[in-house]
Amino acid sequence: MRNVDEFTITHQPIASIDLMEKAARAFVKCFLKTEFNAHKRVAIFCGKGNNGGDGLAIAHLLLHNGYEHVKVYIVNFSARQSDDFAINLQRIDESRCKKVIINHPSELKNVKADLIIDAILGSGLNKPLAGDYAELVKIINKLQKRVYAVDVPTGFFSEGELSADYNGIKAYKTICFQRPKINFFFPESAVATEHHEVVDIQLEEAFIESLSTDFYLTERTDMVRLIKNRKPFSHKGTYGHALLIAGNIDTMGAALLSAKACLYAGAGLTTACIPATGLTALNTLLPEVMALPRDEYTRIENPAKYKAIAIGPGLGINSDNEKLLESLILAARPLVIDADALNILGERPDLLDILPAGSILTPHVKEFDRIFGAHESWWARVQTAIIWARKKQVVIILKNQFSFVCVPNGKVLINPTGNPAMAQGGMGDVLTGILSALLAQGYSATDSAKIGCYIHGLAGDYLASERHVVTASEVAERIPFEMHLLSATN
Ligand SMILES: NC(=O)C1=CN([C@@H]2O[C@H](COP(=O)(O)OP(=O)(O)OC[C@H]3O[C@@H](n4cnc5c(N)ncnc54)[C@H](O)[C@@H]3O)[C@@H](O)[C@H]2O)[C@@H](O)CC1
Ligand SMILES: Nc1ncnc2c1ncn2[C@@H]1O[C@H](COP(=O)(O)OP(=O)(O)O)[C@@H](O)[C@H]1O
Repeated sequence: MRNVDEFTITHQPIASIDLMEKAARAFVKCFLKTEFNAHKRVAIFCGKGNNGGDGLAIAHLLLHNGYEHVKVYIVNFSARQSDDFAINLQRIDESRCKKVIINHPSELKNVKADLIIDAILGSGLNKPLAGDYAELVKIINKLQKRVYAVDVPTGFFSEGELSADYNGIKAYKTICFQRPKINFFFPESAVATEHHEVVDIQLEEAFIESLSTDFYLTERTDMVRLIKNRKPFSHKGTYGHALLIAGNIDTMGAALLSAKACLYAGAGLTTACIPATGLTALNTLLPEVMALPRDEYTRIENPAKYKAIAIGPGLGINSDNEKLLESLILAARPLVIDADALNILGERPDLLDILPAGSILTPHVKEFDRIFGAHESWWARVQTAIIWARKKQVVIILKNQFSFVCVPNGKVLINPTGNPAMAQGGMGDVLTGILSALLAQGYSATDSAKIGCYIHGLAGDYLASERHVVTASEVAERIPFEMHLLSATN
């Protein structure tokens, strides 16, 4: 981002101090959407770099917007200060804003504030917090006030491995500039910020896009570009035949959910390979789906007749299922591998080694660690997934609130849709069904994963806008509506 700042300042007719002002305006606009009670007392902690400079500009703007009690605390732990911080400090000195200088954490007493704005250190953080900074942050956290962080919570690294013992600011919300920080998408960030919102400060977009990165945020515009309309004169054969090998006596629901999602996401034909005990349920609930009773099979006859094959949801782990998975892998057919099929892979590294290229693996964190070994952090997991996706030319979807889609060319596509109302059993089975339907319709493994994760989360977001929890069945049923809305615009 610093390079982008410099580029913007050099190539746009804008001085760095004006860019800071823009950032402060964008912050305040976002802040005022939820904090509109101007009687609240606001304490703004400012370091002496540009993050602190933003804090000072924000103080100015809040006073201008009618906030009556704004006090800035200048964190004076370093002799160095940025030029723009100095300019904004002078403006504060010439204004009616109250100012306190803190030379040592022990000087911070009697903070009377309803809200805190953290502008101590931002993206310039270059080492973990220690000494006076760590002490001050501890005191601020103990105040237990609602904290809004400017760009990044003080002490939080925007990129790279996050330490398990975070000692930075614990923010309620971070309002960050132009792009989210990659680490906001990892569960470990929850301790640093409950929410984050990105505000546009009109940095050079073309330049940002030209910077090389391995991380890409999937966007709605990608969906509009990728999702194809149903063609005139098309028929069930046009949209492919998907086979789902799933379900067991006690987990037949997983097979039904996958099959339902496959149907609703548009496969031309769907066959569920399930134990015979599930046939009545399947025929009753999903009469459109064909059945292949699994009891007598340890291999699939003619796998080439299916355009997509998924294996795993509610499958159960036994030697027959292991043989079935092995035979499909040996047949070198790209597969969607989920749940118990992933657990079998965890026991059979020899099969992992010969995974068919073009397959999609959909592990949640525990399945991932069973296959690839225990990891200390999500950052480390993503690094492992990048290596394996490239090595085996497969797609690995590391599932979570923000799923990381690691694709064969080494890139990581971060999925922004989805929400905690979706945290309920069966949700992954639905994703597997969607992925199978997309592969059956001819989308590549990468596009299927990208589209599948996005519409799965989008359906969940639509449903969660009016309720506390959403069920996997409802997500499946919502999929065709989301696909219609996205494809109608292309
Ligand atoms: N495009 C952008 O991202 C923009 C960024 N701006 C602001 O500029 C900030 C970055 O400013 P700076 O680069 O001045 O950096 P910071 O203000 O984050 O940090 C300044 C100083 O802190 C020191 N420091 C780093 N880690 C430390 C530690 N653990 N203990 C003690 N000192 C430490 C650094 O050596 C540096 O001198 C952003 O976070 C944002 O708030 C905005 O003003 C304008 C646009
Ligand atoms: N908090 C959340 N926010 C967004 N998506 C979620 C959340 N919790 C779960 N999901 C999604 O639900 C799915 C859960 O998958 P998984 O754990 O395999 O479920 P199951 O095995 O019960 O079917 C994943 O796609 C995941 O991204």
